[in-house]
Amino acid sequence: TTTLGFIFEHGVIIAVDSRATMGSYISSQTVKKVIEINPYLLGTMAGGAADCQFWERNLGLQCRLYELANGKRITVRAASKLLANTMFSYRGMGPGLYYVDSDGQRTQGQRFSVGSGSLYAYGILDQGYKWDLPVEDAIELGQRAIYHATFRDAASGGTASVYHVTPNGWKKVRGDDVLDLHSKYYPKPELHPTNAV
Ligand SMILES: C#CCCCC(=O)N[C@@H](Cc1ccccc1)C(=O)N[C@@H](CC(C)C)B(O)O
Repeated sequence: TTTLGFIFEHGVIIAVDSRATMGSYISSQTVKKVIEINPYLLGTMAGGAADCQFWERNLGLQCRLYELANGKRITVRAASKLLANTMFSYRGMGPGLYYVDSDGQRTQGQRFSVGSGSLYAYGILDQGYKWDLPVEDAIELGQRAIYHATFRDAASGGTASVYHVTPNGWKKVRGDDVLDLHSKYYPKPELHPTNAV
């Protein structure tokens, strides 16, 4: 898996691939690794498929209960704390932009990438990131980072999906098969001078 998120002047970009593997077997190319918790909250998934899906759906339930109990939407910070508390309670067993790990460690940050392909995604993300990127360029950066990770990491692939989150909520802005992106992003083999005609 390769997932990423970064915060910039015009909001937050979230991008993921859609491949599930069992060893070298590709068990799915159509996994939704972004969970749409509510119109303003997204979570991404990497690691055990069942655990990710179960605990992020559980988080969605907790967020809905918060809204019913308090009559207002939960903040990203508070939602991340709910997930961190859940993870922490199992510690030692698995815009705000927060990274929550399976020990209940919670980190607020500007850019994260998680999953087996994250090292490749960081290469593109760190090289291309600027706080004041125009929205189109930021979307392109998210898509390109996922594409390159799916090219190098056998456990990432399928569809590269990109979401843009603003104070008015999230919007899915890209969903392309990474094979189509290959012809867009993979450097064209330069004609070697000796065989250029
Ligand atoms: C479909 C199906 C079966 C999925 C099995 C399954 O959880 N695969 C895992 C890899 C893994 C993890 C721990 C134990 C074994 C196998 C997987 O593909 N994780 C991807 C994200 C999830 C949300 C799809 B990614 O992190 O690579």
